[in-house]
Amino acid sequence: MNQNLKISFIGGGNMASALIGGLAGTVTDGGNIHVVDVNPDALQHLAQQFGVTSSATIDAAISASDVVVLAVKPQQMKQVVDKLLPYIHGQLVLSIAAGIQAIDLSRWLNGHDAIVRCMPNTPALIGKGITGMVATRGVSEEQRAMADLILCAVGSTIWLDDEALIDAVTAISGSGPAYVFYFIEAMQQAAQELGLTAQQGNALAIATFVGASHLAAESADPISVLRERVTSKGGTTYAALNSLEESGVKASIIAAAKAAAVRGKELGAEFGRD
Ligand SMILES: NC(=O)C1=CN([C@@H]2O[C@H](COP(=O)(O)OP(=O)(O)OC[C@H]3O[C@@H](n4cnc5c(N)ncnc54)[C@H](O)[C@@H]3O)[C@@H](O)[C@H]2O)C=CC1
Ligand SMILES: O=C(O)[C@@H]1CCC=N1
Repeated sequence: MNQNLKISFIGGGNMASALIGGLAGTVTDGGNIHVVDVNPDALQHLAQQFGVTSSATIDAAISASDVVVLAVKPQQMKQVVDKLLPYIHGQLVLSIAAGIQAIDLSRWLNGHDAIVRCMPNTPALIGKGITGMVATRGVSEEQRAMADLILCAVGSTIWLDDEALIDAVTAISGSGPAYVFYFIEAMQQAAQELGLTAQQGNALAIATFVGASHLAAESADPISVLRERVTSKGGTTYAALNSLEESGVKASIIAAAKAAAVRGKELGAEFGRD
């Protein structure tokens, strides 16, 4: 644990809470984490659970931080960063917001160029997140290592060279947990329509996802080979996969991910201007 690493969060909602849960007491002491949020309930919860300090408005605690994490919605980013400006000198600014580009954050911060953009995901809550990250030119090696340390506290990281690919990461792993939950919900509904109880359907659907995901992660074989091993010719899986193909499910999933990437770009254009 780096006893001295001081981290501020602007926004203490879902993702910030997940990150703070991984950081407090492991990467740094909870007392070294400061959270700014307009919602007093969010602050109270974080203070009680992790011992963070907090304030309802951006204040001098930000100046004393090594890292400032921007964890508000893209829609709020401009007004938040405007208020942040007087408190930013050399700190690393780490944004987790979808869409908002580093060039816009830098412009709002008078040319500040120590910015890391990242896209985490909600499995971070249980230490199993994955985060895509990209650094601007002004990020020092030490700051890059700090950013990696912060996101590694809640899972694994992938560094990108091209910021434009953050929209692709958002489409696959940032939004991805929702696609998985959607599929699990469909499996639960199918289980009930086939006569199983809700509890039985829940257990079967989730264990199947967990088991298949672990198998996919641990196997040296391509995913297509794992799929083929389940699929006996003329058998039950064959019937199911034929139905999925006929309904265009794979094409729909690809289209859905592309829609998320497009929305990321739109958010950047809509809320990143001036
Ligand atoms: N939820 C997710 O799965 C992921 C979210 N993100 C990004 O993380 C960011 C935050 O998302 P969530 O945590 O899901 O949202 P959230 O709504 O749970 O948290 C946002 C927090 O910001 C606070 N806030 C609003 N205006 C503020 C202001 N002016 N000053 C200080 N605090 C303010 C709100 O009270 C709220 O607690 C977004 O930009 C999103 O794109 C990134 C990856 C995954
Ligand atoms: O839906 C969103 O905009 C955010 C970004 C990735 C996951 N949630």
